[in-house]
Amino acid sequence: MLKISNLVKRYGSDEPVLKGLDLTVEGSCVVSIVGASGAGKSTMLRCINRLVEPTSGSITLNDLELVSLGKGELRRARRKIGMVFQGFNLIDRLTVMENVLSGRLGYVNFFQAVSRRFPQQDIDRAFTLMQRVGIVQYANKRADELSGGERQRVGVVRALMQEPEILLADEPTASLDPKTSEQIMVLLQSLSDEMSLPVLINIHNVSQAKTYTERIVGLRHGRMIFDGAPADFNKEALDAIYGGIEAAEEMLEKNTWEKVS
Ligand SMILES: Nc1ncnc2c1ncn2[C@@H]1O[C@H](COP(=O)(O)OP(=O)(O)OP(=O)(O)O)[C@@H](O)[C@H]1O
Repeated sequence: MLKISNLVKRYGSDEPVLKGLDLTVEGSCVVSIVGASGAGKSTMLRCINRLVEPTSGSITLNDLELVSLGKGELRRARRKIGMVFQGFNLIDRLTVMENVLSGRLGYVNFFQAVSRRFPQQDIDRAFTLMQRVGIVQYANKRADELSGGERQRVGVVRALMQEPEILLADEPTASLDPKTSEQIMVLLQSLSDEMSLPVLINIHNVSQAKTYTERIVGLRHGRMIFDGAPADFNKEALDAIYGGIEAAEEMLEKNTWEKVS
């Protein structure tokens, strides 16, 4: 279970960009985080794995307080937090298999890591997961020879190799075409189900959030102003989150792939 309590983040001496967020996510559940550009979505996600240092508040993952962890403890805790990125963050010159296995780097010793010698069970797990998401045939291809959708599947498998207790996805479909985006959203949904894995997705596409996630969290200026089921995410909620943005109404009705800024 992920439990965020009264999370505040202030960059320097500026006004806080997160102003006391509370969120609890449990079990197999895909939660989308929506909000206009600058609302604090990425900051919130990155506070969870401490890529961004929270200013105050508490974040626990299965009862482990993440905010106060020292360096070594944080490294261990991060193994349990998988992350999927908009730009995939693969190493282009390495093969798909090598990229996937890099998800195990937090688990192997220094010599195994530098020589990239992974235990057989890691290699077996890599094959199983690649098979599951439909990329096993690319195992020995260089990562930069794959399409965007295939690259994102590699990113997902790499995150799953960590045996995460939660998966964070920062705009995982923003670099993909509409059809491929939908496939990735469906994949995340089914993996969450199969693995009882909570998944948090930052997403600009409200229509996708409504279709492919079971809970929507809406941020505005660093505050959570909506937390509910997609069916309840109506025009009023949309206005509250994106108020003043002309295209807002259209976003509920059709697939819009542009960023709302
Ligand atoms: N490293 C940083 N230093 C200073 N300010 C930052 C930093 N990172 C983000 N911010 C500010 O914090 C606010 C929230 O940014 P954040 O990236 O979390 O928003 P977002 O909702 O994810 O936006 P987008 O959808 O455009 O990615 C913005 O005003 C941004 O300028």
